[in-house]
Amino acid sequence: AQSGTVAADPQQYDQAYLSPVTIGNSQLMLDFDTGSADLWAFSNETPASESVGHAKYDSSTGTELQGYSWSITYGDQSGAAGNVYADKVVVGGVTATKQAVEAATSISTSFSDNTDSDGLLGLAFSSINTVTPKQQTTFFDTVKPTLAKALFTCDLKQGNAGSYTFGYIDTSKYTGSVTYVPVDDSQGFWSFTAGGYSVGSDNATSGSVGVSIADTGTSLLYLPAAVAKAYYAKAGGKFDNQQGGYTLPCNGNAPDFNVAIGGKTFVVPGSYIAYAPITSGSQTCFGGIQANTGIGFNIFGDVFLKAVYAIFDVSQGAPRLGFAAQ
Ligand SMILES: O[C@H]1CN[C@@H](c2nc(-c3ccc(C(F)(F)F)cc3)no2)C1
Repeated sequence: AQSGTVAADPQQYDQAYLSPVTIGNSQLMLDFDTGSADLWAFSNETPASESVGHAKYDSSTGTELQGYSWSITYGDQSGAAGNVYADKVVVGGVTATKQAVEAATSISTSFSDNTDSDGLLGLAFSSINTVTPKQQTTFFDTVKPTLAKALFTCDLKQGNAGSYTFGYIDTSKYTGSVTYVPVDDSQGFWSFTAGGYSVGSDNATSGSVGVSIADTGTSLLYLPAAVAKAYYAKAGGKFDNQQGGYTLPCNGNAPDFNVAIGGKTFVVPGSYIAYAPITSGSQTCFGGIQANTGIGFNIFGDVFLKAVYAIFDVSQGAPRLGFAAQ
């Protein structure tokens, strides 16, 4: 049975995390994204003008799936589209001999400009893979039957290399016990329900955060508008229309954000919520917590995930998420 581990290297401000992946004879840095289900890459089929500074998948090692195509748009309206090949994909020593690899023939400027990332490796449920006419499986679903345990884990860090594992849990990566919660995969996401919250040293957890997805491909923590408002009232932040979100002082006094999941309280340090200066050198920071307005559910992105050890587990039949303090 297979198992393995791969580094997750942060971009500036932990905006995204990138991991080395071998596809055919090409090595690329991909953004592992538990909020989508396509494995796509810059390729020899991507216009040269759109792929400056990127490693590219050389599709000559693959077997083209004739007549297949894909097209994806992300939450921030970035996106890509192209053709499909079956090829060997290796992640941290775990091998998928025939993985659907989606070669980009067109890519939005925000991906072209982000030269740290050579594409995405989707880890959501394969039910939302965009390949047509025959939907394809994610890397995890492809290798799942061969894994020692049908699970993968995510250990992101603030400003330091973290890791993903496939097929095993690294018990040295967390403290205390793991709290498991059920996952509703009906929309293709790792969706769970979060409970009460509190700000700073208040222990009076109040309200209920509600339906949330665990999304490694989103940088920030998107919460109900009332929760975001309550946080920034305590943090001395304000909603800044020009910035398009809440901002707060970078001064290191931001309170922690505490949230109950499965009856256990997890703490997001205030230092993670003073996310990044709005412009270089500014004393005002863009907030790591923002309102989920227009999304319809909460997104527990990297600001939350780097505070915990997360286990994406389908080994029990029904999918579940495990969280532990780190
Ligand atoms: O769709 C949801 C699934 N997870 C979220 C996600 N968003 C991206 C993304 C990565 C990189 C870029 C860019 F390089 F800056 F363009 C843009 C979006 N990857 O996963 C949103």
